[in-house]
Amino acid sequence: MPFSLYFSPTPLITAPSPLSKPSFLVPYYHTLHAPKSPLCSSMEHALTHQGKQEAFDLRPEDSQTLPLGLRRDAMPSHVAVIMDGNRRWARLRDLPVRSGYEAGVESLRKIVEICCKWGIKVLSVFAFSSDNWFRPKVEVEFLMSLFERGMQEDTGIFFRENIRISVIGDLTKLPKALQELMVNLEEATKNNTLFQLIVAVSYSGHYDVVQACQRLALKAKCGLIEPSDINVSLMEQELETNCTEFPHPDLLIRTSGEFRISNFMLWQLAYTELYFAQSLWPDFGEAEFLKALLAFQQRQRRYGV
Ligand SMILES: CC(C)=CCC/C(C)=C/CC/C(C)=C/COP(=O)(O)OP(=O)(O)O
Repeated sequence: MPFSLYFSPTPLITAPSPLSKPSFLVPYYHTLHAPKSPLCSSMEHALTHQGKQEAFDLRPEDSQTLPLGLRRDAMPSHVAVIMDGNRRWARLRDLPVRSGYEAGVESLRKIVEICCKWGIKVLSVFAFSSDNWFRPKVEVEFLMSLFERGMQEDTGIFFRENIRISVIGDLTKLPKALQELMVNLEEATKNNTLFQLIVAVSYSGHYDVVQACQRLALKAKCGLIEPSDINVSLMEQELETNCTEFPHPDLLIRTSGEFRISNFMLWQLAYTELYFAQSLWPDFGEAEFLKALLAFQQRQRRYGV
């Protein structure tokens, strides 16, 4: 499997916190968010010295060639995905639930590889919702371990393929080691430019809008803005998707035949084209993705005009 790459990030803390909030907000900011952990610069060092293993199969000629019928000039910049149906996939095969999630990770890897080949700039995936905390403890723990493993195993790929990783959501609820791994990975890959993978963990659209409002209220309280200054642009600066140049998904795909958006990126999806696939997420491969993109390219986007 080309993506398999083991990397054990032993944190060697050498740089100051990458927390980039204005200093005037720091006392308040810490009441809203866990402090970001320091950048592990040893990670960057280790990554630049492990270039021998195979990355995924991304050849220069692939990035020039698109499947028949798919137009480069109409490619969505940002695709969002609700990766639904992992447990059903496992149950249908009499497998334990964890096998469904593991198969889901493989599917995600394939889709990331395709995005890089076909020139999609950003992929956002709903990996764990705020409501998923209410799932059985053993399942939640398994998912946390899967995030940890996935991020560690693929760290080298992200570097070699110039992939930026961003994580959005209420990370304060995650195990400390996972928080640190995520923040370090975000920091270490922040200058990568080919493609950005946004992983939504402990995330919901409600959470995102509420945390943005809290930040704006804080700024108003500090006298930095007037309540009447608040507009769409100021809101968007505070949403967690401020981590990307393309905050509004052009296309949302939900797998498994459900027709809901389930509290994912509520603000950001305002003008997004929706596509619902019957396949369960672990079965969603290149052919299905192509179908979704071709359907997207048939749509006329009017933005209410
Ligand atoms: C490293 C990384 C980002 C990993 C992502 C792993 C992954 C595929 C997570 C999906 C989690 C999830 C709660 C999916 C919803 O479908 P469900 O499993 O609840 O399916 P069901 O609708 O059949 O119950």
